[in-house]
Amino acid sequence: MKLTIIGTGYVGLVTGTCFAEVGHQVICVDRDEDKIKLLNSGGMPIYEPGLEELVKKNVDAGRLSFSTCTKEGVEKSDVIFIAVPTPPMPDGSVDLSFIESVAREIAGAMTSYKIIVDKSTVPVKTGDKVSETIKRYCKAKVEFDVASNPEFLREGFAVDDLMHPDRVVIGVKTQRPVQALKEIYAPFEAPIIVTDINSAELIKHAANSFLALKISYINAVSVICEATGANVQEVANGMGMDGRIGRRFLDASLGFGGSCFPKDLSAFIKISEQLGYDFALLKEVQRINHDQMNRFVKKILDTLWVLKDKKIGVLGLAFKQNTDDIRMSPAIDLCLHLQKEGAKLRVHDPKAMEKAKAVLHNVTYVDDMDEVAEGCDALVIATEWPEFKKLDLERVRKSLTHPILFDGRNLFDAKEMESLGFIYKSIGRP
Ligand SMILES: NC(=O)c1ccc[n+]([C@@H]2O[C@H](COP(=O)([O-])OP(=O)(O)OC[C@H]3O[C@@H](n4cnc5c(N)ncnc54)[C@H](O)[C@@H]3O)[C@@H](O)[C@H]2O)c1
Ligand SMILES: O=c1ccn([C@@H]2O[C@H](COP(=O)(O)OP(=O)(O)O[C@H]3O[C@H](CO)[C@@H](O)[C@H](O)[C@H]3O)[C@@H](O)[C@H]2O)c(=O)[nH]1
Repeated sequence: MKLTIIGTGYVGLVTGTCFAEVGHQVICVDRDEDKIKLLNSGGMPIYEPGLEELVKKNVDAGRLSFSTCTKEGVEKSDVIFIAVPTPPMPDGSVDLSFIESVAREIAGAMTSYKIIVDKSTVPVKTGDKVSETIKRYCKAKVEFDVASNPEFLREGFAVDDLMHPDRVVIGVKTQRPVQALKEIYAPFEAPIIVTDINSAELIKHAANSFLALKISYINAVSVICEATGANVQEVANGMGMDGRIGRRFLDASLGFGGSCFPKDLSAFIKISEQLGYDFALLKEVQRINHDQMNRFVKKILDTLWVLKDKKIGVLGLAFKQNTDDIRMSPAIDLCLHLQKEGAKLRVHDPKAMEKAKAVLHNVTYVDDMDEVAEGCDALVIATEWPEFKKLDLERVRKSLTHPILFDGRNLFDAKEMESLGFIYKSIGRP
């Protein structure tokens, strides 16, 4: 089918590429001219494993192209996906101005029947607003359908998640667009559930909030583990073997971050409030997450006492493994806390250093992870990059002025670290 994606970011670019990979004809539109120029010249605006090869393959095959022109995208395709940002406002509600302006642009360009599909994460009832907007601004008065198709990809695993989704959710008002949407997704061989639009929009916020809740739950359990000498990983393993609970998203950490969980939690709390429900459970999820970071900083302060003029090495700047994304990164947040206490930082991330340079100043960026600890009073692990497990620990211990390692991601085995001569402090483990 002929498909257009408006918004060529993490979601739009990966979705468009995977649609092309299964045989659809795809145009990815973005208003950022530099981004489209870069993509048209074979460059990559983001790091996502496997994406670069897939983009090249589909561009070469003539199935994937890039444009800055929404009108062209609307004219040439039957189905238009919206994948623009839905950032948080200062009060936690969602800024829907990007969605509204794309809806107007689409309406202005429509001359025949189109299906407009919202893939951005939006508050419940946004589909109704998109419909009203298109109706109001469409001069040609052609027929159209609006659908909701939330995206569940994880950054760092986006290609794999898109090619092999757990489920595809399609929210519709009438049956008319269902066949076409099912056809688009048929090659992915995933279960498809068709709901009304409000339910589809709610599935996304409810799912993300539940995953964040799972992390805050295990982080709260980690506090009890620390108070009793129990091991949070063993507790998570024992809990996770119950099929009703599951082991995933039970890794205690210095807290969750990223461009989705924090904003989607705030949005869901805000929408609930507007609908007359105080979602206190989710407020607690936020509070636990905030406290988890403070507790980790306190752990560092309790050990090193005064941080002023102390040198600390930090491994990891991205908000999680396998990505260069630093939006709402707990690792960056940690660095800012440590800087505020007067620490001098040496930092490294396998992919996120370029993006970090825009927000994290007065630190030494180190290219080799094994050199970060050089002359430092302590080393901190802030992101769960698997490569950090391959650190040259002997060299790290010798290059630290004191062999202290704070592991905010429980990457190492405590007993092993102690036998290697480290003073090792992690999350929720003796
Ligand atoms: N990043 C994720 O892992 C993820 C996963 C699932 C859902 N989502 C949701 O998907 C949406 C997009 O997120 P993202 O991370 O891809 O954002 P992003 O910032 O990476 O990309 C959005 C793109 O939209 C472009 N854009 C904005 N207004 C435009 C317009 N009027 N016309 C054309 N292009 C326009 C921007 O230039 C940008 O390139 C958000 O609602 C987000 O919550 C994100
Ligand atoms: O057990 C865990 C799992 C994750 N995290 C942290 O939680 C955050 C989010 O991780 P993850 O969910 O893997 O990354 P995202 O790419 O933000 O993906 C989430 O947000 C997307 C945007 O809505 C959704 O599409 C995905 O389904 C949802 O997992 C990161 O800081 C992780 O380090 C933990 O601390 N412990």
